[in-house]
Amino acid sequence: MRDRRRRHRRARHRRLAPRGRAGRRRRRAAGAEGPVQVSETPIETPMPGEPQRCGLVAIVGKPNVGKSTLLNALVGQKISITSRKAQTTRHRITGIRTVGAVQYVFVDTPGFQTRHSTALNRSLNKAVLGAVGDVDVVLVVVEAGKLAPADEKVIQLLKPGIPAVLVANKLDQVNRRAELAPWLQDVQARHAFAEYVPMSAKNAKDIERLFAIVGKFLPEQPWFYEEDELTDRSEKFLASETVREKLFRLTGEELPYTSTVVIDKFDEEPSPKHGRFIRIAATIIVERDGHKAIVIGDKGERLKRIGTEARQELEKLLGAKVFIELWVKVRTGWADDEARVRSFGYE
Ligand SMILES: Nc1nc2c(ncn2[C@@H]2O[C@H](COP(=O)(O)OP(=O)(O)OP(=O)(O)O)[C@@H](O)[C@H]2O)c(=O)[nH]1
Repeated sequence: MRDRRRRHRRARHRRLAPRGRAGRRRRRAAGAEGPVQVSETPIETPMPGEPQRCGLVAIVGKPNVGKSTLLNALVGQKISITSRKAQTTRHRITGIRTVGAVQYVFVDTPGFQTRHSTALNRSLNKAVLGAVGDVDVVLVVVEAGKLAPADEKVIQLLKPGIPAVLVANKLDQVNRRAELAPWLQDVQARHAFAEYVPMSAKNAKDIERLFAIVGKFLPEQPWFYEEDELTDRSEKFLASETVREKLFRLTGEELPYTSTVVIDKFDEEPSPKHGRFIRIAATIIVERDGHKAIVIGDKGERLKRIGTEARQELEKLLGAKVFIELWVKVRTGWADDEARVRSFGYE
């Protein structure tokens, strides 16, 4: 036990500049941002003598099938933003969960784009391709009872030799359960997945079952992360994701997905009163003047609400007093401009 703790302490020191194969895989999968521990979740202790297992799990699927909802349920904490609007996930995000002796390192991916070839969409697709080629198991998320051409395109990306599990999500929305069996048989006839799991990302029992299924595919090796770490994304990244989620939630269908958030300032200041005090300045980038008006809302009401909701959520997430200043800027055609896409943080 003491040995394991010592190893973990060493791992903690390595976290900022991990070396070796594990570190390389981790960096490739996660992007090069600083680590963060965002909250405490109850962790099951491993059985004595049980060897540690650990591996990367990619979550892929066309937009809006519930990938981010699934990741958040698996990690037990909101790491990836979710909304009713398709294409809200722009980055590969790792969520980490240690259950018993098994550590799952989840890689979330953007919805694979098949329709438009903008610089933004090319960057999103590159992230998907990178994710499926370098993991221990891939979860392919589709909506239960549906296998659209866009789903087939995602399935075509799978690499031979890497096991893939079909997650038929949103089972709760299937009215006629009897029709699901023939659908599953049809899918089985067409695609050789290692497992077929009809489930709902919103059902805790299904999530538990998925852990057991996925765990079988992870190799015996020491954990990559501390047992209570949930993500290795930086707090700055979580701040931009939180503002972006509030932006999409509060603007609904009015705002196109080519709107983004750039964090201009993320400063932690000493505060005897609050412990941690974080000052954030963020810019919401939109394509047109009309979109800017939508974001700002009547007398600035909407922008104020986006800021308030983001602040409240970040205060809980970061365990700090947070002050947020929001700006809105128009940058026409940014999603078509490779340099701009890169400057806003996409690879
Ligand atoms: N009824 C039901 N709704 C779900 C389930 N899983 C996800 N959803 C909903 O489906 C919508 C899309 O979920 P997301 O998790 O944002 O989907 P995504 O695949 O990450 O979407 P992109 O970011 O566009 O790729 C949200 O409104 C979720 O609440 C489920 O099991 N049942």
